[in-house]
Amino acid sequence: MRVKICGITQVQQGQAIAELGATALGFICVERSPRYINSQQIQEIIRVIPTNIDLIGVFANPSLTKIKGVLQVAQLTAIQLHGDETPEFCAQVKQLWPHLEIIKAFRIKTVGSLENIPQYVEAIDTLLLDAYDPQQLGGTGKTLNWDILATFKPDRPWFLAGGLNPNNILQALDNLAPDGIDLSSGVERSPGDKEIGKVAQLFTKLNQVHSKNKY
Ligand SMILES: O=C(O)c1ccccc1NCC(=O)[C@H](O)[C@H](O)COP(=O)(O)O
Repeated sequence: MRVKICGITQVQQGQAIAELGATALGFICVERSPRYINSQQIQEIIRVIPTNIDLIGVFANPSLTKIKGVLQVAQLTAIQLHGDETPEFCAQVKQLWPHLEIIKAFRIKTVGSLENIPQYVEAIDTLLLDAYDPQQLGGTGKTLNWDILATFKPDRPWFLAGGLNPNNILQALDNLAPDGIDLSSGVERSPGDKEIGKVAQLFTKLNQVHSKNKY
């Protein structure tokens, strides 16, 4: 299972989190987020990360020029679109950067929030399901209603996000079988400052599932 730790802002924390077992690191390219870092800062972190780790730039309603500017400096392997991007916009991004993984995030409020997803699957590689918040786009620490996802079987691999932490991760994986999990505020001291002890606790929990052959 893929494990993405999002909102990395510091070189040493990125390195430590990759060593603990994260398969993907996320970098917030959304300027109004407290976890925002610029493309030079992202590249400083990427420089010391092993090449088998996925490096995901998180954008919300970006222009193509904005994405291009970041990609010119930071060697990302994936683009996460976390705003209200249309399927057509996602397809444009995929066409321009076919070698990158395109992840489309959906903020799930009700079962109706899942209805739009089929329109996107042709244009993207991976889905990410996050909690809805009226004020913030992501990194909210809110858990989405997992019952809504009980019968969710999309045509693309998917990440479960939203309020996951070392205390609730096993319950989440008992209820659902995502292809990956994504955590941010559940493993940090304050926005953008990851708590390595909490990340270690997360992997201890995940290894318990692994030893029962469930992950
Ligand atoms: O994390 C942010 O600050 C953020 C800001 C704007 C758009 C997206 C953002 N985060 C996206 C993520 O992928 C987070 O990991 C995801 O929302 C889960 O966060 P959390 O509930 O804190 O685990």
